[in-house]
Amino acid sequence: MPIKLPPQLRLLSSSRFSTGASFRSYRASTAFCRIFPFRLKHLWLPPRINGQPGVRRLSTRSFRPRPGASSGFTRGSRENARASKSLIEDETELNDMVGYLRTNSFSGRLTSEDEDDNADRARNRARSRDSERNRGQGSLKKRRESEWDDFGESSRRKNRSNSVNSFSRSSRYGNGLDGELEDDDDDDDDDNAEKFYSRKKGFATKRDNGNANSWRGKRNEGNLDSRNLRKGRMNLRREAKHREEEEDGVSFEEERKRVMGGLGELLSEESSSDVDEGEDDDDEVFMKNVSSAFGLENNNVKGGQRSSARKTDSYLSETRFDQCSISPLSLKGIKDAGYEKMTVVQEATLPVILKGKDVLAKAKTGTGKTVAFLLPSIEVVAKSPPVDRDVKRPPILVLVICPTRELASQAAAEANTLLKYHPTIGVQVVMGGTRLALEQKRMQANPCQILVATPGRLRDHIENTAGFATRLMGVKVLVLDEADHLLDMGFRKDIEKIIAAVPKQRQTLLFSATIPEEVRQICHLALKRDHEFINTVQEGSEETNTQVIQMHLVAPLDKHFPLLYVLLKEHSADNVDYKVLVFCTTAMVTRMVADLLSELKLNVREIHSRKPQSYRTRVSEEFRKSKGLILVTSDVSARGVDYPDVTLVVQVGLPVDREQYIHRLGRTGRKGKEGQGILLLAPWEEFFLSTIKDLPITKATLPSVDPETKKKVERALCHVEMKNREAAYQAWLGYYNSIRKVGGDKYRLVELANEFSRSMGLDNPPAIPKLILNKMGLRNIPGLRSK
Ligand SMILES: Nc1ncnc2c1ncn2[C@@H]1O[C@H](COP(=O)(O)OP(=O)(O)OP(=O)(O)O)[C@@H](O)[C@H]1O
Repeated sequence: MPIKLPPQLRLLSSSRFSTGASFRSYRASTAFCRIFPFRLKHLWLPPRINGQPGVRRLSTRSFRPRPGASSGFTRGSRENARASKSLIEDETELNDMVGYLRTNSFSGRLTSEDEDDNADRARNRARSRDSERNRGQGSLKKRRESEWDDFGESSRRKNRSNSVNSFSRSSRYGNGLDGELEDDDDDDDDDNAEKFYSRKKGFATKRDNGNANSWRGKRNEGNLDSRNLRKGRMNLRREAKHREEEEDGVSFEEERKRVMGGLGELLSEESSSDVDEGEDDDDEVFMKNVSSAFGLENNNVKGGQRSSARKTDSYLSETRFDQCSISPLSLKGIKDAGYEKMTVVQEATLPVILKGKDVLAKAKTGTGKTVAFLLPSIEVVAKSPPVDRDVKRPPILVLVICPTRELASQAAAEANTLLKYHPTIGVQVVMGGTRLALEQKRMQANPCQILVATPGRLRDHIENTAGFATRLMGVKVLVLDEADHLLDMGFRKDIEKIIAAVPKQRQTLLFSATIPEEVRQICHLALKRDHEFINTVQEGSEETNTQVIQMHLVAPLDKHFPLLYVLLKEHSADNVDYKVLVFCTTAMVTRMVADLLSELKLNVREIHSRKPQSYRTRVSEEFRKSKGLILVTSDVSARGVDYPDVTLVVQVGLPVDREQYIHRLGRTGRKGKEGQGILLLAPWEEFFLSTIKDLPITKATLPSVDPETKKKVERALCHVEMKNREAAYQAWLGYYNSIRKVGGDKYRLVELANEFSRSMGLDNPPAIPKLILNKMGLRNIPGLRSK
């Protein structure tokens, strides 16, 4: 019988918490042709890796080359441009900030005096915000009304980043600017806008049909070892890249460091905007019930879901959990969760972690990293001597840090599942979007040994919660989930602070699906020298799941909305159980696209950081359990979120960076299931492809959009609220302004922005406040209208 969760529990309910009855039988797409009929007309897809389980069915008739269609796919050379990154965030404020950043943080370093000053101001603001929250005043409204305050808050990030500019990736996740960063605590992954730039001018793409053809030929050589082929391709690419770097006399990474050093954190803003008033009671109930409810829900669903979805088992190892030295109580919990064999990453990491070693682990998306770090952590708690009930400040033994609220909730839910038979071990979550005072009360009333937290909120507690620092001195295991993101500039200061607050003598576990070289170089910040790096992604194989088909479509901006509509219509028509994520560049663009698709009568929901936490939780839970739904989202859903059975991920416009592309794509194809990914770019965005050229992404020819459909979309655009289109325009401008390769030429940027405006049906681009234009460094650029 389905178990009905109270609303406050739904945040934590993941796929497995849904009841079997709530799932219609999932018939995984049997072939690509069922998913995209248009590809029959326009596409040719090569059979994917020969012999890969679960992908053979893709080489059906729909993948046979159509005469004359071959030019639609090029996998060969892509442009020379190099990309790099930076970040952005909060949408409304962000737009402006970018300009400010440009003029201030790029060109000059703030002095340490500036830094301290700003940091102090920010701290004071944070404190007064908290006290406002405690008094129950509406901080959301306040924040919206006080742009300058927000800007100051963001500058805290900027200053922080300036102080640690030696880390090249820092600037990637500029949480804060794009209005997306509203996960109030700086913690959010939200709309991190990365900047791509290249020292080389121009985005010319040398399409090399010869290469494409030879690649196809290789793919079709069924007898050849596909892994060797992949390796060969990768080596060639690597060599080519090195050659490019040598020619320039400066490496891509160095260039990125030079340009981006400093920008990073500033974009990560601590906002208090979406603390939901009136959620307190819900939260209380939530914490009381969390342990039992999760276990039960999970139990009910797992089996049904596992048996009904078509998937490959390649992510599973042959090792069973009971072959490892795990406590009987944990084994019972694992069994109830429906887990029998370990996933590959669990098999690889568990024995090492159980020995007490520090581990940096990399494994593909959707392959069970959460259990991989939670299970051995629980074992540490289970082996620790019990603490007297009357100890005033019982130690926190395991501290798990996650970059977003959704992820923190999800990890806590998974922990509760595993802890079903450990009645004496408790888990709690602290994260932005709920009241600090409420969490303080809860932690006092119900001390736990395992704490899951978002970084900003944890830091708040370290600084403002009496006795909390003492409790942290008990930490034996520190986990950084999405470690590369957490060690990035946007979170760096918080993480440093947190690391300083836990004992040196501890075990540290860093997990992610992407671990760029820069993170390898700075992981000593958290890890012991003798840590083990466990990489379950084989050398020479791509970082994405092989059973996910990846394509990119390149079309002028004015075609994007009609194309998106056609893609979604066709996909939903062909898949009864379709479940689609559409990623957009910023929160405001997300809102506008969601409005448009709703006008077009598609079954759509939206989620982004401009929405209050209660709404985000509700929509997230609905999407988790639904079939036949499209979720238009900003990067709040990019990392870690475990929505089951997503059939298609569409990314519209530039992803923040290569890693973000991989994580977004990773929302489909989880647990070995099949999936599709489409990246929709404008011709001038094609330079991004060079950053993912080692991934098996192919170019697709455009599906045709008939005149009637085009008109329909245009009419629907007219019905999208003017203010939402205006906000999207401004956000779009802010986002791309921050991408050096685009924003480096302001005149061109404005031309492109106005093209985007026209694509929304606004021939006359919306006017932007002078102040914001100034901040963006766009004053007096022809084509812009100011007010
Ligand atoms: N041993 C197992 N057997 C079967 N399913 C498992 C096992 N371990 C974990 N899972 C399930 O696999 C799914 C994906 O796990 P998880 O979210 O931890 O992936 P991940 O590797 O962290 O992905 P991402 O990189 O996107 O964060 C979850 O639904 C989880 O419950």
